[in-house]
Amino acid sequence: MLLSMQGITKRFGGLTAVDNVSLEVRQGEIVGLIGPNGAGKTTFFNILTGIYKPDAGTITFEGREIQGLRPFRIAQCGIARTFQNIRLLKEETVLDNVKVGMFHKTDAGLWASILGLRSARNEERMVTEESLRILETVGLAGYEHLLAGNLSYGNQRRVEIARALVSKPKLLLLDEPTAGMNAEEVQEMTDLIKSIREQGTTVVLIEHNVSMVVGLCDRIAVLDHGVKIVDDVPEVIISHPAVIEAYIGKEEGGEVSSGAAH
Ligand SMILES: Nc1ncnc2c1ncn2[C@@H]1O[C@H](COP(=O)(O)OP(=O)(O)OP(=O)(O)O)[C@@H](O)[C@H]1O
Repeated sequence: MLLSMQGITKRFGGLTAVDNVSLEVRQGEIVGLIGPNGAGKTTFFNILTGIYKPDAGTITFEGREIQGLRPFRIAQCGIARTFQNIRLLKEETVLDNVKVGMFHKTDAGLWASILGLRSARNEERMVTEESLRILETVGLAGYEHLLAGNLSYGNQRRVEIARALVSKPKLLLLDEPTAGMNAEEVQEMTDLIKSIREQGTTVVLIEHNVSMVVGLCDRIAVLDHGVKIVDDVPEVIISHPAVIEAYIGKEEGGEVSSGAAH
């Protein structure tokens, strides 16, 4: 098991945002995390990446307990993420935005780079080369010198993913990668996530677009009011009564098969 989260709980005052949730992810899987607004999905990611400390529970990544470590330590373990709201340096180039993703990996050090030492220059060149290679894999070859803020929404998301990938993570966490995208961009993002997995990176994604996750994921976990109500293959998820209830409400029936359900 690549990742094992057991009994994760997080409270904000009187609100239990994540309530005793467990999730296991195997190497090479694409796992979806879905659920209505406020279900606790982003909080769950924030616990996994060290932004919040869980009130209870353990997180084991590659056999090592990592709960409570600081975010940069968790990144060093090989867990990278993107955010629900795109976080790019919009006045910087695409290339520089991607290079930022390598900072916790480089070790020539601040003083070396200030003094212009050769080790720092070599490292800088390696980081640039690797960033260009990753930009090519996410479909942004030739965009490296444009300002990130001038790119289309879909391409800005690709830059974010490139920034996460440049550190060669073992696990990539994507928080609503298709938010605000049209159907064509959603398809392109789906293809990109598949290619990322093919290159050996395990993926967990939060999504509201149910048809997209059903088509993409090996397994889907559904959160509702902080509780995991089911965790299974997509075919089971779309016809599961608790999922239908969480998404559509008690009165209506039918399958959860349409896109962008909230
Ligand atoms: N820092 C915080 N302080 C207080 N409450 C919080 C905090 N972060 C999240 N919450 C609350 O925890 C609950 C879960 O929020 P979270 O953002 O994890 O849900 P979500 O499933 O990601 O929702 P969405 O799909 O709308 O992004 C919500 O009720 C939210 O208001």
